[in-house]
Amino acid sequence: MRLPQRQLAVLEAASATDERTIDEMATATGLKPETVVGAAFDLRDEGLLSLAERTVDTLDLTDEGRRYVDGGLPETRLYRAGLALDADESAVSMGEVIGEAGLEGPEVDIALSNFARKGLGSIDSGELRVDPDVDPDADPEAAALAALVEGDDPAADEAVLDQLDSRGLVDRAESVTRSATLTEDGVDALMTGVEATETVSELTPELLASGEWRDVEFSEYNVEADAPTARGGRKHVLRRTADRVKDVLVGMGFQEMEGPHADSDFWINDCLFMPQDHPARTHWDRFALDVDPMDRIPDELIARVEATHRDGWGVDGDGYHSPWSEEFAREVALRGHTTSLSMRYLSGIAGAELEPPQRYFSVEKVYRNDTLDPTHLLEFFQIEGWVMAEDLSVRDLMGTFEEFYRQFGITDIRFKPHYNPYTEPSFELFGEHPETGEEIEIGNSGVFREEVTGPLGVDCDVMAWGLALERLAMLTTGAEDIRDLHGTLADIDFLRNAEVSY
Ligand SMILES: N[C@@H](Cc1ccccc1)C(=O)O
Repeated sequence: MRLPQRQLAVLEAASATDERTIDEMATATGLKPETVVGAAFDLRDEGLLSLAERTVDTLDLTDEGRRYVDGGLPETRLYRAGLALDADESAVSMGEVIGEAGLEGPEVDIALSNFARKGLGSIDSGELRVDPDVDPDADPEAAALAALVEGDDPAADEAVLDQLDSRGLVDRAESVTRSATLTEDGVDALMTGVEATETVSELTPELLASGEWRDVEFSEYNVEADAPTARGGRKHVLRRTADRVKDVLVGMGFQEMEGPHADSDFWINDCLFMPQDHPARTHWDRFALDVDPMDRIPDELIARVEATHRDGWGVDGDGYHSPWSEEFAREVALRGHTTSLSMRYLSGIAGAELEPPQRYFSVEKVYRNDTLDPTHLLEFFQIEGWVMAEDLSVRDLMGTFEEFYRQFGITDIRFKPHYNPYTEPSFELFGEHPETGEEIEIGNSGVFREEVTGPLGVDCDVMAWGLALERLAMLTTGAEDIRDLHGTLADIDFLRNAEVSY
């Protein structure tokens, strides 16, 4: 019998009585493990070897995990600092607790989100309270980390290990070990004597010129051989979703809007008939900027918006009858929605043509002082849009959404009546999460009131919306936590592997 050199070497390294692993045979033959695997597969196909496969889980602490074994988990440090400041008795300012805990940089986010996830207390309006009934020494994640550092079995639930893995505190890997034993045919072959054939893995000009190619044996491609995973760069899931959104909207006849992230309250709120004492306009919710007030706002527009806030628009209108401050309107903050762009475009100052019909959109970042949780980020992307035309109805709005979401394979959106100071009627949109089955809010919409369009000089209907890009991505990728998508806690494995399903 003749076998290629490397197969013969592997055959000779195998035993009929002991299982030999690929690594053992690689050491014995001096071949690379991947070469041994390839040869072993071929020998198995010839019936000379039998191969057994075993999958083993390995679990290693990452540097971050190791740090927490010594210093404590950030959320536990936050909890203990809270206790030290009597936050079990009454709420304490978050800044103070963070300072007491000595948390810095990304650890602050990590502490806050895990504090909330584990129910160690509550965070509301910038203040923190700790739950006195929690036992900070009984944390299963901390216990598993401590066991691992000692080299012990963490003896933890699968859910705890998954959590440590998604926090990047452990490296979890599955490795496959293959081992071989000689079959009876293999033993027979060795006893009767096997000769080596020369195999050639590359067809060279010399082989061709000499005609030797006729006599040599070519090694085969082994598509099952283990190979390292090659990771090239790839576009972020969210960017791919945003690009797709733009394509879809452009396909539906929309043009793109652009404008400032930091804008005056005038464009962000006043144009939208949002009363100046609306809760969303307090310092809790907005990120105010300490910069000069915005001066380039048309005077006539300011006058019309002010009059509308005071007395309403049109003969039957009614305003808020409360003081309106031009100074406040000119203050600059990070926009909490991109409806500020819609206001700029509808007013005509952005240079857009105002004759109906018009369709505009943007996919841009907005900023809100929300509490981080699985469906909320402090910075996220809104898909803003509006259509200006004569005689629009709610049916047009619903039809637009149905068509838009259908492009992403989402055909079961639901509508619920809602209230916005600037639209009437208004409704929110919901979609069903493909993994959890939960209904999640994916957008807010309505037809702008005359109090909004009137002062801007628009005298036909305008229907408009703000949809959440991250929530759309949650529906299309199945991500269950918005923080896996972007931000300091993003899940790198998810970002590497997520497919955008359309
Ligand atoms: N600005 C709203 C979305 C919206 C835009 C335009 C009209 C109606 C609703 C939000 O952020 O939730």
